[in-house]
Amino acid sequence: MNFAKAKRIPIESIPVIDIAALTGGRTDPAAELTVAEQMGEAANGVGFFYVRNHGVPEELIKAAFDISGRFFASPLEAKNSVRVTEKKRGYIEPYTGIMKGNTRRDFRETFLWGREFDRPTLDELASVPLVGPNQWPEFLPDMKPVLNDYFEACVEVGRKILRAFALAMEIEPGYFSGNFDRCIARGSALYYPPQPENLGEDQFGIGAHTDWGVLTLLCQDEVGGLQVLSGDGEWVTAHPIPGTFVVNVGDCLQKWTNRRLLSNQHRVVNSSDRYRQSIAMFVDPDFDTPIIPVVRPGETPRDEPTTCGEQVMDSFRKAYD
Ligand SMILES: O=C(O)CCC(=O)C(=O)O
Ligand SMILES: [Fe+2]
Repeated sequence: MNFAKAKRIPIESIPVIDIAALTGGRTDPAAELTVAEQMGEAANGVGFFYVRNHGVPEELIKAAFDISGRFFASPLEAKNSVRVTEKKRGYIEPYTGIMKGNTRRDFRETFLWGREFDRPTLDELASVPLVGPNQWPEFLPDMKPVLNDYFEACVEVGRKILRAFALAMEIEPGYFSGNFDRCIARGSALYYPPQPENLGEDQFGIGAHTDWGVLTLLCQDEVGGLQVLSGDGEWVTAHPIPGTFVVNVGDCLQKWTNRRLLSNQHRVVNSSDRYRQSIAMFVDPDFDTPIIPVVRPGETPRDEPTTCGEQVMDSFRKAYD
C-alpha cells in the first residue's frame, strides 16, 4: 500500500499570471485584455492557473487560516455544535463526502459558509437551496467577521477574473460576473490531517473531482498535496506558491463557455507529516443564473441549458446523499 502518486513537474507547467491590471484600481483596457487573453489560454488548456497580485491582503488571508485552524483544532463535539445544515453551511466531519467515481469517502474536514445576508433577505430567500444562515461557532467569535471579509474580498477578485474571461471571449464584459446580489458563492475551509500511508492509494483528502460551480479561487498553505490531471492524462503536483491563489474553472463555466474553458479534475493527498490547510472559494452567482452555452457563429451547444444552482445542487446530492 502506498500514497497515490503524482509526477513532480517544473513549477512553470501551470502558468502563474500577474493580474494587477484587473485588481490594481487603474483602468487600462489594453493591459486588462492582455491578462484576459493569458487567462483564457490557461483556462482553455489545463483549466488551472495561479494568480499573483490578486489584491486580497496577506493579513486577511493569514487571519482566515489562523481562525479556521483554531476551529479545526477544537474538540469534535464543539465542531459539531455547528454541524452542516440543509442549506450547506457549517461543519462536515471526516469520511462524509465521496466524490463521483471514487471508492472511498474523503479524509478531510470542512467548514462551509456563504454570504451573510440580513434577516429580511434570508426570509425572502427561505426556499432557495444554498442560501441560509451561516453557522458561526459561539466559542470562536472572530470567525464570523474574519471569514466574511475573506469571502467578500474573494468574490470581488473572482468577479474581476470572470469579467476578464468575458473580454477574452469578446462578449459583453459583465456576462459571467453580473449576477451576484444573492449569490450562492461558498467558502470552504479545509483541513487535511497527515494521511497514514497504509490507507492506500485510493484514499484521498478529497478524491478526484471537478468543481461544480463557475469559478474556484483556492488558497493553499505551504504543505502541498494538490494534484491536477494534465492534458496527457497524468496527475501532476500543483505546488504551493506563496502569495498566489490557484484558479480553476468549474462545471458551470465549462458549460457556459460551450467547453472553451475546461473544468479539470483535481484531488488532494496529504502525504506529509503535518496537517494541511486550504480555503476554496467557489465564486458562484445567484441560484437562478441561466447557464446556457455561449456559441460562436457556426457552433452548436454542447450541453443542455441549466441554472447555476441546479447544477451545483445536483453535484451536492451525488456527493453527500
Ligand atoms: O484543498 C485543496 O487544495 C483543493 C480543494 C478542492 O479541490 C475543493 O474543495 O473542491
Ligand atoms: Fe475542487
